[in-house]
Amino acid sequence: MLDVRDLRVNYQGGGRTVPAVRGVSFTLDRGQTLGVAGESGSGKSTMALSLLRLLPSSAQVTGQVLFEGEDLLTAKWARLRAVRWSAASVVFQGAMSALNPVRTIGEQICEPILLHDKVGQKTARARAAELLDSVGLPSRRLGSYPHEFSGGQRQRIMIAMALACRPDLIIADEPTTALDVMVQAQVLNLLGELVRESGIGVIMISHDLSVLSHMCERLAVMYAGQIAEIGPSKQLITEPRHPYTRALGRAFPTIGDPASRLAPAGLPGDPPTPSELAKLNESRGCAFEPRCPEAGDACRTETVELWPSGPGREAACLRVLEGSGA
Ligand SMILES: Nc1ncnc2c1ncn2[C@@H]1O[C@H](COP(=O)(O)OP(=O)(O)OP(=O)(O)O)[C@@H](O)[C@H]1O
Repeated sequence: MLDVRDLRVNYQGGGRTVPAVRGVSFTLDRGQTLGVAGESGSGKSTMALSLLRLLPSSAQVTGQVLFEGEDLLTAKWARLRAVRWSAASVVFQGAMSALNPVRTIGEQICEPILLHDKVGQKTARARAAELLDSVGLPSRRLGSYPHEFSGGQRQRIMIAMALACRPDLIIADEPTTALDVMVQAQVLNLLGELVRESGIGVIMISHDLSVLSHMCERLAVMYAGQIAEIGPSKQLITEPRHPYTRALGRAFPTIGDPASRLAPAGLPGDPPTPSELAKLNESRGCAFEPRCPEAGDACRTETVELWPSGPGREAACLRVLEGSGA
């Protein structure tokens, strides 16, 4: 369904260029769930939002995003608008800012249905009531405004909106970050159920590896705008091949402290700053080398790519390549 090839995103501004995504490729089949993990600033949101060209105009996107064979990066705006909502939709982080505060949620859920499914008000309203019910909220609340709901309820409404036009793909960017732990679990279980029932493909971004491994069959770990490792979630958690995935797996989040959510245990230093990212684009060697406990001389000079590291999995690490005997 989705074939992303050599995706690159540069933010331009203030006389400098920040390469936030530096050559990402992956595929996603219908009904598959892919989790994207990585520390803050690794390029997860930029990568995900670029798929539907939802980034600000300061972002320059290159590569190919083939959705059912059609490149969304070069598609006409009218075509892209048709794809958004009806074929692929997004659940953003922070539902309060994504929902319009002065319109009822009924109006907001109906909008994409009216626009894309070309049905009348009555049918759209009935579908909106059904959707609200499917996310565990009573349909009589269609006339309420966003501020009349709790954070968890608003996130459920966002999920209902994303499902409104029965898309083939949902991109969920930290769908539960702002919520407390209990509500997070409820919303994630709900999303998991809906996805299993409908066979929708999902790309889910999170700081939280345990959430991703629970929700997603496959996992991509990003570092400095690239995929460091990708493969079946369970295997990446139990037998990580890339030293960065290993460090992430040892990270223990402090509940309620978002900053601690992905502080990789035992790693010196910090992920690259925006200006360091720009330098990385011009240098050879592995981006993770300065922090890597296993790095050798070759890691500073050799070009690193994703190499097969087992059935259905790949890692961008020279050590893994050496270990495979290739
Ligand atoms: N609108 C923007 N303009 C300029 N630079 C940006 C913009 N948005 C993000 N960046 C930069 O791009 C890089 C990747 O950011 P991005 O938000 O995609 O990472 P992330 O992994 O999703 O982080 P987080 O988990 O904090 O959301 C960072 O260096 C960030 O500072």
